Amino acid sequence: MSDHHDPAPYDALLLLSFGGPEGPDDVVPFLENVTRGRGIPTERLKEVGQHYFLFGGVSPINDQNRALLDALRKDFARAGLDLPVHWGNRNWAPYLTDTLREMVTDGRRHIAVLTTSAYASYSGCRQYRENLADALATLEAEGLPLPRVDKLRHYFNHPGFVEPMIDGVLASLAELDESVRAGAHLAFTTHSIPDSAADSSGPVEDHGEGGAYVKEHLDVARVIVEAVREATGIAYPWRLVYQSRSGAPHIPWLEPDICDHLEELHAAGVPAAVMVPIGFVSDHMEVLYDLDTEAMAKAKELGLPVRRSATVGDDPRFAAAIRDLLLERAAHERGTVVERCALGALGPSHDLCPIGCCPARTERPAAAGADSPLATTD
Ligand SMILES: CC1=C(CCC(=O)O)c2cc3nc(cc4[nH]c(cc5[nH]c(cc1n2)c(C)c5CCC(=O)O)c(CCC(=O)O)c4C)C(CCC(=O)O)=C3C
Ligand SMILES: [Fe+2]
Repeated sequence: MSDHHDPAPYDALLLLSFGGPEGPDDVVPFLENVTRGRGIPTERLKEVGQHYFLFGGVSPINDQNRALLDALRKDFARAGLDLPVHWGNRNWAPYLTDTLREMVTDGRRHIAVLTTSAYASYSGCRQYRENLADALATLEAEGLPLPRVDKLRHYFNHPGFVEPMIDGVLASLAELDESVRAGAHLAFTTHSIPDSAADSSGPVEDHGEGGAYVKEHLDVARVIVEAVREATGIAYPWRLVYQSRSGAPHIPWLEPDICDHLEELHAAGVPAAVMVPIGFVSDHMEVLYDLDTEAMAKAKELGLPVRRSATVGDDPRFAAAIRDLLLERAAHERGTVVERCALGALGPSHDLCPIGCCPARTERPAAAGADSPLATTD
């Protein structure tokens, strides 16, 4: 980790997230926000609405972000880093535009942005950059001064993100009955996305064969498998599988689905499995419903012992990793050569998304990338 403690040129950190409903009345308007112009079938929307109603219409994601904000502020205070931390969302209050307006009115002019999405993909990266561009355009129309916004690099392979997940896998394995533990499989899961979105994820040179999205997940899975082997002496068999498929059925999305995978494991005589949701930063609805409810029901029906390992959430190591990413980028912006922490084979991700990275279906302005003029002006 970098031992610099100077956040300059940054004068604030913005935690940028997805947002979620906070009660039954919020569910439909939230889903309308999420799916505006995205072509999701009505049937799928009704089904996803039911997932939220099953939990009182409350998404866990907002409280998880509040907990992460708390962890960040504590971590910054402990490290002697005096930098305000703000929070804004794409799809629900506090909305990104409102937060950014507040920050600018408070005099913030050089903002580091951390998204709650660890990997490259349109949904996890460029769409947030488009949201930033939209918010900046609104502020500009209101006659407010425009801050510079820099998005911190993807952190899927940062030790502060991966190490808590390794502990989580070891804890889940320990919970399995000894009679099945050594024969268990690890099922690494992430959000399915359309094959076309996967293939075009990340910089152009990574396009094809699942793109950076799949490569990055495979790299994290390999790091975890190796760490678990070192800790237990067992090289657990594993596979990267998917969940939370949306969209029209005739459009190919990444497969296999976790539930089909559990069926296959069971049919092959595998005695147990641990689901490892490496694609998710906290236990949001996809984890609570698609894994803990739906996949667990499938496991029960099969009689297959299955555990779901913990996401990173507000682990202090994750908060420290975010501080590290911020100080690393700050030093780089000041022209200092810095060490960039990364586990696995891929190395640290880029600071600035190159042109053509995770393209949208319909091109729109995006901030904080090589294709954004605002990324390079003060
Ligand atoms: C890659 C990825 C992440 C991971 C990266 C990240 O973490 O950001 C993510 C996160 C999230 N997705 C979320 C919720 C939803 N995503 C939807 C729809 C979609 N997601 C997609 C992809 C992703 N999504 C895609 C390709 C679609 C199809 C429509 C489109 O192309 O845009 C829909 C519409 C209904 C449905 O079809 O499921 C909902 C309600 C929530 C909040 C959960 C909570 O409330 O706790 C979170 C964190
Ligand atoms: Fe999603």
